[in-house]
Amino acid sequence: NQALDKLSKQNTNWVMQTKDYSSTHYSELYDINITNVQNLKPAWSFSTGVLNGHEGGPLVVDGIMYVHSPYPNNVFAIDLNNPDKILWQFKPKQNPAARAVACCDVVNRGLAYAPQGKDYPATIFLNQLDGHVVALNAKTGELLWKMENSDIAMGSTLTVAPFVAEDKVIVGTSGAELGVRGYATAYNIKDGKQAWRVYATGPDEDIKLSKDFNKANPHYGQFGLGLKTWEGDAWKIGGGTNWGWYAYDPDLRMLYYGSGNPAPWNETMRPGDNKWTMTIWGRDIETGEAKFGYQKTPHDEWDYAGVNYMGLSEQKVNGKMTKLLTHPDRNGIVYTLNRENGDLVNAFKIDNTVNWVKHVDLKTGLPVRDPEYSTRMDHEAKGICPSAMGYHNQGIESYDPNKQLFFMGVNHICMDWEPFMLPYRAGQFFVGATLNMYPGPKGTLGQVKAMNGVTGEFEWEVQEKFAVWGGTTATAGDLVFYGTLDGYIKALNSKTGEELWKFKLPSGVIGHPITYKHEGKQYVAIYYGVGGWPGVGLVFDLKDPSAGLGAVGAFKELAHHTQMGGGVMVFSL
Ligand SMILES: O=C(O)c1cc(C(=O)O)c2c(n1)C(=O)C(=O)c1cc(C(=O)O)[nH]c1-2
Repeated sequence: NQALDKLSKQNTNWVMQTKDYSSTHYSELYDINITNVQNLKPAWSFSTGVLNGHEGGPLVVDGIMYVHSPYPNNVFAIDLNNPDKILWQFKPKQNPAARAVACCDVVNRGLAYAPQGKDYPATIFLNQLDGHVVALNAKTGELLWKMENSDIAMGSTLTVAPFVAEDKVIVGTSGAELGVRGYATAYNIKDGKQAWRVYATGPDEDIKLSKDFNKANPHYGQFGLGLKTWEGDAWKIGGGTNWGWYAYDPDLRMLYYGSGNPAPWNETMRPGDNKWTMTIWGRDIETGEAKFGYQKTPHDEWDYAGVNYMGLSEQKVNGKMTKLLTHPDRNGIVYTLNRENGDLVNAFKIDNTVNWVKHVDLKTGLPVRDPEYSTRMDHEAKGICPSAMGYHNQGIESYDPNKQLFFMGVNHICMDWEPFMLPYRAGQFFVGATLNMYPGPKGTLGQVKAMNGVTGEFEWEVQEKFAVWGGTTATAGDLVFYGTLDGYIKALNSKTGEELWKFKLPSGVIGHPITYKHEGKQYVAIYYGVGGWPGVGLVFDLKDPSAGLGAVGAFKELAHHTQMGGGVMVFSL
């Protein structure tokens, strides 16, 4: 979508969750910078009236801020000339049964915006937890169309942010913890008609493999594997949902995203590689056809769902400028691929505490495992790093193209894991493992790290008490902004990692900061509202470390630092 691409490059606006198609989350604004950031003060704030985890960030388009909430997924358009004024609001009526089948809090990763086109007005897209995709007139809030994408009766919800590319809006699925067979769908912006749908498992026609699928890397696997790498019909309830982030290359016209974990978590119930769960996809935007697919964790044993951040950059590889995709995976490995053909350029550990894998063989693309940390029936595997939350979960990271550095919020959590057998029942949890999580060997639950995605070198690292769940935002003011679970927004010097500013928010953060300019002044905005998977430390039985799918063990301390809340806070000099 050329108009959106252009708008995303005007740094006065913030029009996509990922900031731009490359997902740089980097702003060229520098009025707020390392010399004055310590003077940043609250300018105004707005409560969404909803508790639960607030993921993603607001959008800013031409003087309007679009704010969303977790379930019930309220949307507000706020006039930046007078933030006292709500221009319109949309409060959907939803089936509350959706709440019971969401795995990890009733989160929503944000709105998408499409500028006015030939046959549609400027549009805001919202994914509702109950599985509906909604298009709203951006000026008036009027409902333009509504489609059912996911069926909550089958345990499928929607938490992913919609993503606008060309004349389509891309939507994923959630529910691999309930045996949902994952797919991504493209709808036409103008009327919501389905343009294509692609699955992660099953027959090649459903997965939509192009004729030259993985031609450059046949060893990744080619045809027939969505059936052959499963026993019997297990692929039908085999997971592979996508609820993370998309990226798009308008020159190659290719869409990138990751499919998630196979279902159930208990690996003994699904022998085989379980293709194409845990896969980085490069697909044609017009047809949805896959040009390449690289499976990072064949036959996953730890819930290392690979849907996270896809950061596109152009950097030199062996002296040649190359179009790259960098993906910090849940499994603790950072993968950098050539995004034209899927070639593996590098794969390295986030740090040397990652122990399920010794290294990734760059020739075969396969992880070389350490059997000590494998999981199996009648055995409690201990000290597995990362935990099922991954060293990197749902945060959007940032990339400073001048420094050629990615800034990553990291979880540093390990776990014990014991599988158990269970039957599949449609619409019910289908996990089959008892987990207990705790801080990793470095002693804290989180870090922020500056990383070169090509060389695998880390420039600096800072420790955080809790996981850095929401990701980072970088600016040309040599700053990296991020929020913490215990409720701070912080600014670091992106050259050194030195902390320059922080402010304590009403509740913890699991979303990402944004920055924009209005009437000549630069602002930074962020959602507060702790929740998501780590937020279980606030709502479950804190005496049972395996509650919240094992997360309570790691996050029981959180309740001593913050409580639930929900809203946006805006800062300026
Ligand atoms: O497999 C899935 O379909 C699915 C969905 C979601 C979700 O929709 O939020 C999460 C996960 N898995 C998951 O594995 C996970 O770690 C997770 C964390 C969060 C969160 O918002 O904090 N959601 C999800």
